[in-house]
Amino acid sequence: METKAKYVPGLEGVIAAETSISFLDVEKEQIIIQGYDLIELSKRKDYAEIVHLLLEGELPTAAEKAKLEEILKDYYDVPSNVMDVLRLLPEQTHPMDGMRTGLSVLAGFDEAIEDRTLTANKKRAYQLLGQLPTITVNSHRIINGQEPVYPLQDLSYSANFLYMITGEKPSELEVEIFDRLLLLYSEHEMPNSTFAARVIASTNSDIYGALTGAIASLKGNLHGGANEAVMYMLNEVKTVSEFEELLLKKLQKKEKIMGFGHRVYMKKMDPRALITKEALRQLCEKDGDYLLLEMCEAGEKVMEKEKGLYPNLDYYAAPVYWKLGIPIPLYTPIFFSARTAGLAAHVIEQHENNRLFRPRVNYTGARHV
Ligand SMILES: CC(=O)SCCNC(=O)CCNC(=O)[C@H](O)C(C)(C)COP(=O)(O)OP(=O)(O)OC[C@H]1O[C@@H](n2cnc3c(N)ncnc32)[C@H](O)[C@@H]1OP(=O)(O)O
Ligand SMILES: O=C([O-])CC(=O)C(=O)O
Repeated sequence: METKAKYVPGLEGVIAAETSISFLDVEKEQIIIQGYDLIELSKRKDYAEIVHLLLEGELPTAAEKAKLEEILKDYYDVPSNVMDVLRLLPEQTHPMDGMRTGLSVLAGFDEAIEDRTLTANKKRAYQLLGQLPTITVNSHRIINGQEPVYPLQDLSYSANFLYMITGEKPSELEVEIFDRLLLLYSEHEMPNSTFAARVIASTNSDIYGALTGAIASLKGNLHGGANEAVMYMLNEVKTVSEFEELLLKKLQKKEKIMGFGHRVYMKKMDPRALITKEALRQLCEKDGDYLLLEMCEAGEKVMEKEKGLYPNLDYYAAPVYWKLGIPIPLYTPIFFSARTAGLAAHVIEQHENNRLFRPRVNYTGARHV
């Protein structure tokens, strides 16, 4: 009789890779990105600098940062075929599916697609980062019958992204907050989507396929899809007490409350959520309307008392997006766009030091032979 190896459902705590990209140090409450704490970085650096850190392994000098911003702008153009394909999708298509389709189309335009060298992979990573805001925004617009929008070269990366979403030139505070969200979403060790991307890359498949798989993973509401679900839940009610009642009712029905809990930070608040909560406060101060903050804070108390659970990044990110005037179906696509920096770094690392992922199973079926 064969002895069965220990099976851990959901691979909780299982080490799936060795990486120098990032690590969640739960005890020290630090999200280590290439040696730096993401939360500290969020206070003094911007998204472009984190992109450089993730893909080049170090923070950029001022000149390197300026060059990176130029490179991203040089890659803004998206083949018109991508827009043509998006036009074929039925109107009920979720933008995450539009984006998955759009990104996958790009593979066909890469004339060196079989080149897995570091230089070729990095070039693709920057190209995808340049193109993704346009694909993200238009996956929502085109499917909704609107004309596509294109980037404005005279704005910064984040300002342009937000401008394309809302159609209005954003204020300095709005850009700063949106950029901080991109930074916080940029990388997070080994979530399901990163694992999915690395598994795909480990067959020597290309970055387009790996990232397309990661979009599918990120769409689910146990992962990236939670930010949209949080906003729909907040919009179900109009007052703080109605929100408290809604949460209690859901808990009674054994429903999961979106935006709470985390595989790694189960008994602590996600450190990123503290930053997004602060961003929400800043936006409330600006428009004088504190209702969403008060609702979310009341929800936090209910969940701590009833379940001992704490907010993850998506809980406060959702109302921040709302206050920035971003349509709800774009919340998860924006998460993916931001995460492209981290995902690309992981795909490159996998290609640079690859061994095929191929685990085994404990068979529980019948045996007739
Ligand atoms: C940026 C991100 O992607 S962060 C994740 C975003 N996802 C969400 O917010 C979805 C809601 N949260 C969840 O579903 C979970 O907390 C996850 C998926 C994030 C983590 O899941 P796991 O580590 O597998 O924990 P699991 O689902 O087994 O939960 C453990 C216990 O806590 C409970 N629990 C966990 N999260 C929640 C929640 N949000 N609401 C209510 N109960 C919860 C479970 O019901 C379970 O209770 P039980 O032992 O009595 O059955
Ligand atoms: O780490 C995870 O499992 C999910 C998460 O918070 C992220 O991807 O940012």
